[in-house]
Amino acid sequence: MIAITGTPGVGKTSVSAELRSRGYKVVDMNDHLRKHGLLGERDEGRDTYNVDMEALNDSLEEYREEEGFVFLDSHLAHECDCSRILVLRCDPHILAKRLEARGYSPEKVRENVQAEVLDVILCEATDSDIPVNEIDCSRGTASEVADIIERIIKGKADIYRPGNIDWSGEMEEWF
Ligand SMILES: Nc1ncnc2c1ncn2[C@@H]1O[C@H](COP(=O)(O)OP(=O)(O)O)[C@@H](O)[C@H]1O
Repeated sequence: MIAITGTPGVGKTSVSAELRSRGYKVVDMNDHLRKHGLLGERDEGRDTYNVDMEALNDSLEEYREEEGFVFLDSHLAHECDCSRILVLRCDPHILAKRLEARGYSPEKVRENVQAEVLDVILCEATDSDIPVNEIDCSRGTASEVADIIERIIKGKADIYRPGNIDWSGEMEEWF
């Protein structure tokens, strides 16, 4: 299983839809959590739910036995036992516009953009010993991001090693 993770708004859902259209199995984590009765109380800040990770990992066993690649779409995905973690990134200004368009309050936009500037999810993902790749989704289309993901799963992962994306220059604007 391969995790597709990243700050809300970076493009996980869009690239997951593109991967599905190419015939890949992509598990929508919220649907999976609902189906298995694993949705805990809502975490407004991260626009997600608190989840019992042990129970979640057990419930994902069915996908680990599947042939071929199975992707997990969610910013929780990097906390699941995966074989690879793909962290999608987005330029803070572009991310802010996307989250505003989604109707997030200014505080929630700022909170999520700050997490992106601080590499929060990348740091969480690289905490484990699971291979991590980082993809800048700021300007490419979802199809171009899916092309990159296909290159990574076909063995060209080195080009997208973590650490090449740095938004620290935006620190002043968002903190
Ligand atoms: N590669 C992209 N290029 C332009 N806009 C994008 C791209 N990926 C996503 N978007 C737009 O950004 C917003 C957030 O994308 P979404 O896939 O829902 O992000 P996430 O699932 O990470 O929260 C949506 O309005 C979507 O249309």
